[in-house]
Amino acid sequence: MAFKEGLRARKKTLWRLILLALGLLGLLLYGLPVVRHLEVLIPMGFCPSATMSQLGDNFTGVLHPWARPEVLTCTSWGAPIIWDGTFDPDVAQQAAGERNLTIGLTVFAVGRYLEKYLARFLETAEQHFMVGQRVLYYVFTERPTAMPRLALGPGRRLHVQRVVREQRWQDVSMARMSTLRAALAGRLGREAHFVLCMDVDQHFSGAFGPEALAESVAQLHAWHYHWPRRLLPFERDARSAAALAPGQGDFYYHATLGSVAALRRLTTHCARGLRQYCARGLEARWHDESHLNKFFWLHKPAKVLSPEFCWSPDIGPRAEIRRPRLLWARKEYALLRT
Ligand SMILES: CC(=O)N[C@H]1[C@@H](OP(=O)(O)OP(=O)(O)OC[C@H]2O[C@@H](n3ccc(=O)[nH]c3=O)[C@H](O)[C@@H]2O)O[C@H](CO)[C@H](O)[C@@H]1O
Ligand SMILES: [Mn+2]
Repeated sequence: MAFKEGLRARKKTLWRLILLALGLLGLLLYGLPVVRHLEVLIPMGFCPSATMSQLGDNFTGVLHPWARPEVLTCTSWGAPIIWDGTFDPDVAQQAAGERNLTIGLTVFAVGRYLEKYLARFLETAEQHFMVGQRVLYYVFTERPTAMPRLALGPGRRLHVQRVVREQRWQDVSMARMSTLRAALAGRLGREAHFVLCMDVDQHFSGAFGPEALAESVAQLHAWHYHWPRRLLPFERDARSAAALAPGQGDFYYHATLGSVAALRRLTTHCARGLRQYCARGLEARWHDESHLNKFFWLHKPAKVLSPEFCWSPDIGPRAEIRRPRLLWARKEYALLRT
């Protein structure tokens, strides 16, 4: 009798724990800030020491992944995940300087995004982005005459290219892939060696240097880097070119940079996927971002940037986010999106 009662009590506790876990998970998914902080308790995995000792690339030289034992510093295919403290910015600066590189930074400022974000994005880029290197800003807008005035440092140039304004914000976002593809096949591709493709609704807050560069690089999404793989918001509709089946997908990314050749491959792949999908009247869950994630599942990036390279202050401070380099602006969709 006592045995049976004990069993029942244990079952009850087990159910309570399951319900509690489900409840927490639900709250987490719906973005309750307090619960969000608990996600740091979900382990990111660890980098095997055999891999650690081999991490590095042309820009960072040898990396020091053991300097950040609390986070994941490499991928399963042996690419480094760059965190503050794992690289020497001076080594990267020197390696890039020796190659006499031109680094392109593309950004779209269409509609109200221009007045709202562009000036701060560019002003802070002048302070923090690739300081000491040759930089080519490439701004795409439908109103070149409304460009903010900006005094550029030596070796830094700005090119403005006119684009047609798409009606819906989703279309503006998605059109970026084919516009970038054309630009990479033209002047941007001829003049730059590496190109970074960024959203405009953010600003630089710390030194963002050549340590970020590599043949193909993916940026970890600040909101999802602790989540278990199967909960990541990939496109799951099998009809989509961006679809990832259960069990597929390594990390959830939201931005990219790389060599001109690598970005031409990426933008061609994504633009084709977006076109096919739109032709059928369907849209991927997170638009161009879904296609980007599919591309990186198929073609693994050579380097991954930790969320320190692009952080959302809405998440709040975190010990593992030591020095954020780029900060998302607060979303003001009602004001900006049509
Ligand atoms: C940081 C991040 O996760 N970014 C992704 C997320 O962006 P967001 O949800 O942050 O979307 P968003 O409104 O910032 O749009 C993406 C970008 O397109 C440009 N834009 C967009 C609309 C417009 O009317 N005018 C304009 O200039 C602008 O550069 C903007 O930053 O989702 C988008 C699609 O769902 C894209 O995949 C973004 O890469
Ligand atoms: Mn954005």
